[in-house]
Amino acid sequence: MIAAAENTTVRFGERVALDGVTVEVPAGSVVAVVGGDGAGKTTLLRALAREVVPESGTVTSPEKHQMGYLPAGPGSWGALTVRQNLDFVGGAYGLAGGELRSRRDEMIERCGLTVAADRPASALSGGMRRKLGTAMAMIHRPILLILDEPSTGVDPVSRIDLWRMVSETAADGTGVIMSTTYLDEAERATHLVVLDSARILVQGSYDEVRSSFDGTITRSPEPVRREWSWRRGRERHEYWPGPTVTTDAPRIDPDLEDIVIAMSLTRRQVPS
Ligand SMILES: Nc1ncnc2c1ncn2[C@@H]1O[C@H](COP(=O)(O)OP(=O)(O)OP(=O)(O)O)[C@@H](O)[C@H]1O
Repeated sequence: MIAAAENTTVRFGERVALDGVTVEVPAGSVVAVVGGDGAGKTTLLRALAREVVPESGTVTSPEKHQMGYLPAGPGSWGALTVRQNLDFVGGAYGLAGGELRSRRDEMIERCGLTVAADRPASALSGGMRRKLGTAMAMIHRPILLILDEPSTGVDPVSRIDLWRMVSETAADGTGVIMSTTYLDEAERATHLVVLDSARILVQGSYDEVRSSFDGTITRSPEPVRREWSWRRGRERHEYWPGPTVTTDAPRIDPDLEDIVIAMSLTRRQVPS
């Protein structure tokens, strides 16, 4: 195991940001953390990066120089160019000379920033800046890579490049944990962690998450019980937790987005 949080609770004053969360990051895997605003995703990643001290529980992660961390903020220095940002971080991790230059150029190419290599980071689009931050976090080949929303604002085509970078890094043996707001992207991860209001709603492979889900989801323009429904495209999907389904609307095979919303609704209607 490269990193783990065991029964970890983090509190900011009165607010519990993580409540008894247990997550493991094995070598060679990509763990995707999903959940709504304020669910605790950033706090979990910061705990693994040892940027916050838990109130209780155990966090195990490698030494700082063996970790790469893209934080929730910009993740790069606005006044430095793409090349200078990578040189600076690579240098701080002990890369130098030809090794630093070739690794820096490789990262620029892999994240599709060749045309922007001499632009200051402050002049990049939001998506380009996330890609630069991701490249900076992995330049020194860390054994644990922690990425806080690397793909937010990245266009759909570049997201594929970014995902390739991340999965190739995992294939080389790095343990990767990343948060994402794109559930279609999270479906590709080795392991999914769904957070809701500081707690784990469900975790496992996408297949495990799907098979642990019971109940029925239907689709129609007008749901029977609006409070159990959500918009998907032009229709609404509606969740039926029990055996009774009082509609003739067609049933659907739920994807991760449906499962996460249905489980969050259940938790809000039936507080544990
Ligand atoms: N430094 C802090 N001080 C006080 N409260 C905090 C701090 N950091 C996080 N919180 C609170 O802890 C909870 C979890 O926040 P966190 O940033 O981990 O959620 P998140 O899932 O990453 O959300 P988002 O996607 O909106 O960034 C929130 O209620 C947040 O307001």
